[in-house]
Amino acid sequence: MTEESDEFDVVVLGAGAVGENVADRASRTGLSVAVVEHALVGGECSYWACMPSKALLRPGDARAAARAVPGIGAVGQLDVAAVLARRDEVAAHWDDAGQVAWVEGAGLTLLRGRARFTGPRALAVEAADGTVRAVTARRAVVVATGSVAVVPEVFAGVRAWTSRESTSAHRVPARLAVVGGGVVATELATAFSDLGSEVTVLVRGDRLLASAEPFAGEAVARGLAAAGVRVAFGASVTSASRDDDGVHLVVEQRPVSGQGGQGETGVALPGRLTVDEVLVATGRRPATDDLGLEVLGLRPGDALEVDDRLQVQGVGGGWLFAAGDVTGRTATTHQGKYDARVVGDVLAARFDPRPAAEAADGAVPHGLSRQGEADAAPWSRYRATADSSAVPQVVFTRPQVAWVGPTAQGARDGGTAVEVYAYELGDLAAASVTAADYAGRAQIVVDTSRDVVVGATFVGPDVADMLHAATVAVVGEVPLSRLWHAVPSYPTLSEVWLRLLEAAGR
Ligand SMILES: Cc1cc2nc3c(=O)[nH]c(=O)nc-3n(C[C@H](O)[C@H](O)[C@H](O)COP(=O)(O)OP(=O)(O)OC[C@H]3O[C@@H](n4cnc5c(N)ncnc54)[C@H](O)[C@@H]3O)c2cc1C
Ligand SMILES: NC(=O)c1ccc[n+]([C@@H]2O[C@H](COP(=O)([O-])OP(=O)(O)OC[C@H]3O[C@@H](n4cnc5c(N)ncnc54)[C@H](O)[C@@H]3O)[C@@H](O)[C@H]2O)c1
Repeated sequence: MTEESDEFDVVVLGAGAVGENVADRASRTGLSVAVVEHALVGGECSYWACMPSKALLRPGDARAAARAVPGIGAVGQLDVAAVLARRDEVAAHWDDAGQVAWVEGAGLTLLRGRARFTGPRALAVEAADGTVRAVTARRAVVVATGSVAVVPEVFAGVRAWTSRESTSAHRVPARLAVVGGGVVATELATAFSDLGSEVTVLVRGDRLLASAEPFAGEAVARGLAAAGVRVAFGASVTSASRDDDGVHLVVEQRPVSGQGGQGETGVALPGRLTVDEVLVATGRRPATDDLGLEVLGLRPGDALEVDDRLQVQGVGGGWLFAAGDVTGRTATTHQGKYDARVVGDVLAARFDPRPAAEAADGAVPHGLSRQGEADAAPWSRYRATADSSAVPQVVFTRPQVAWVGPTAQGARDGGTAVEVYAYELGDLAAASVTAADYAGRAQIVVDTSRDVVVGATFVGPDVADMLHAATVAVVGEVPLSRLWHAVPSYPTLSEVWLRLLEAAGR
């Protein structure tokens, strides 16, 4: 039963990192903005994804770094209880009071409840107590409802862990199976191995991190093997059951062509495996099942396909937008927030509620301009141009993997003629002072017709922070002849840029 009704200029569905950013940006010219959230304000990243997973990984990283430097005395075991307690703090004890205060401080209206479309620009928001509130958006609705873990049918009856249960776990299973070979699988296998679990990773394919350069997955496979993690390639779970002894998995393993280090590091499994928990890390799907999308002529469960303004395709009237994981276009917080800034600026400029004279160029907050939005071209603040050419990703495994832009093969498949230049990070002066046996690799993919870097990959300890220089080079389309004048400091790992440019003939 509808008890209340409300109208706002803009309504944002989902108060994850992306929804929060959309709402904040959209409100900058004075539009009234409501954010609807049925769980915790802050979303997946704050409580069950980026933040707690990185809190679980950091102690092992620090320990490995200390162990790699001669002269530091014995480095002990992790204090598991303390690590979990620190993780709890990083996840704000799953209490969103701090983020609610931010939302309110930003002048946004928070509506607690689950939102569903009842028509164009019309929503029903159902609160936990069953109260339903009709909410209308005068100008636009932005869907930022994120994604949920995919759990294959075979695991339906065993109370399998997803990333949520593992990042919020309060005990460490003695034996853990991890299904999948992507980012979640490799990061959480690393974390639970650090915490003392005996970890077996079951990879259906023949490589880890299939969307990265092959040498990255090979290095991570070697790192996991060195940490005592068993990685089984070509391994599929055909049945799963749980009893008092744990979870019993029947695993079929086909021979896979040995891919360099991965072929050497992979293990053969007996057909059965018993573990205390199984973590299913087999990807995510957009959270659109229960949004009432059918009333808009869209199919529930599908990703919301958007253009570079983040406007949803297939719905007329120019009022429906989407950003973040729900679009299937981005799968990281940083790229989702980039899209959030774009759509927020589009809405703030396009629907600027102030009189036209006041809203003329130069007289508007933050340089937003109605005309600027109308005339926007690629690379303007109103177009998410980087999504198709310069998406950065860091995987916090040991070694870390960081890349931006396409792989060499991806660039070639896209029709770009490229040359590839690589350098072993261990040969840098900085490597010898960083650790006794520092090992890693950097590679750039150069578009030979334009003489610019279109992709870069870094693998090694602490390479995460090296990525942004590459992202700047890719986005800026800086010619190698000009990059040559960007002098990296000595002795830092960034000196790899000098070596890569030398390899490219400078
Ligand atoms: C284990 C793990 C680790 C990760 N680590 C990283 C990392 O280190 N760095 C990184 O950049 N990315 C990381 N990611 C990816 C990152 O978490 C996501 O890209 C990001 O959370 C997406 O943000 P979002 O706002 O689109 O969605 P979400 O964070 O999922 O937010 C969506 C919100 O919408 C709400 N909602 C859904 N439906 C409704 C409805 N009908 N009504 C009201 N509210 C609704 C949900 O409750 C949720 O709060 C990780 C992901 C996982 C799984
Ligand atoms: N550091 C980060 O930025 C970070 C960390 C974690 C997650 N994420 C994001 O979250 C997203 C989801 O991560 P993910 O690892 O769940 O997905 P993913 O798509 O990266 O990997 C899924 C893995 O599961 C395998 N798989 C798929 N279906 C399977 C099945 N039925 N049986 C066995 N294996 C199967 C795939 O082959 C792949 O190896 C990623 O796209 C990533 O961008 C980011």
